[in-house]
Amino acid sequence: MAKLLKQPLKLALVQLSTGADKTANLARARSKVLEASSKGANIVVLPECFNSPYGTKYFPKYAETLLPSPPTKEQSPSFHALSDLAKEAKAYLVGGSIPEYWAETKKYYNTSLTFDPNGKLLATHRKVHLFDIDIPGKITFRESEVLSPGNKVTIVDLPEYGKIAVAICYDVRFPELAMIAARKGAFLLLYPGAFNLTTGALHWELQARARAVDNQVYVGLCSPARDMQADYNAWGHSMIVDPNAGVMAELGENEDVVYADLSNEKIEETRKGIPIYTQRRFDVYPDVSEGKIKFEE
Ligand SMILES: NC(=O)CCC(=O)C(=O)O
Repeated sequence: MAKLLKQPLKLALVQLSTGADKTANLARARSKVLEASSKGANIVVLPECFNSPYGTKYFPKYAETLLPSPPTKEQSPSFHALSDLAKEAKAYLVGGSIPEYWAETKKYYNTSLTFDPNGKLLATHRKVHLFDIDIPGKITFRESEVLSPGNKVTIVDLPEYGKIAVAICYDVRFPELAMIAARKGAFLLLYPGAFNLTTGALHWELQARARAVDNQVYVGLCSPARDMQADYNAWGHSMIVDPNAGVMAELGENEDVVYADLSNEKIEETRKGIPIYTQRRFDVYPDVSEGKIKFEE
């Protein structure tokens, strides 16, 4: 079996406290990412909407312009902060997500940028599945009132390590994205996300472990820290799950960084023990990773 993960690595998820001050959010992100890299993290992840509060009324106010790429510092201070930070940390940086504005079409997106250790942009994922839910008496949320959906599966090739997939929060509920990425060779699925007190309690851990067990890959969910003064109370509990669906490390509600060491041996051992990878019956049902799929290039 070819190695999916070419060499062991340390993954870090930063459960960041975010507030209304974008400059302060960027500065805080910098300090926590550098803390993670100083502890040996090779890939560092920030949460969904790490530079702003999370909520439809905030998206237009905090949105930045990313295209044409690279944007100027005025168009996107967050792009430049992330690029500089990846370089300073000498680590791959999955920059959570930020609200993005397309001037030509007047559309907004929830967008994640991934940078390499030289500060080069490797991939852009626009949230494919918008968070539109209505649980009476608990939570109603409609991202689609403001945001437009992205339309690509995002797989990022990290030359020293192998392929990872990046998607955003509600995307985790759609197993097809994860399955496609895993069957195309990703060893790790990363989801910057901000579940809430209702759906977090119900499904946060379940979704992480489900995507791991379905695909026998590592999964990381990275949340903002919980802030009970904010309009939207994030669940927290950033976690890293192994290919056998075991929770390797999990945070509580406060700002902190969670780490785990990932190895190819764990993937191989899992797949050898329960060999669903060679037992699939594509003569009975179709392979979702084949056919017409739109990928981020
Ligand atoms: N920001 C989001 O997409 C939230 C998703 C969520 O809470 C869920 O239950 O799914």
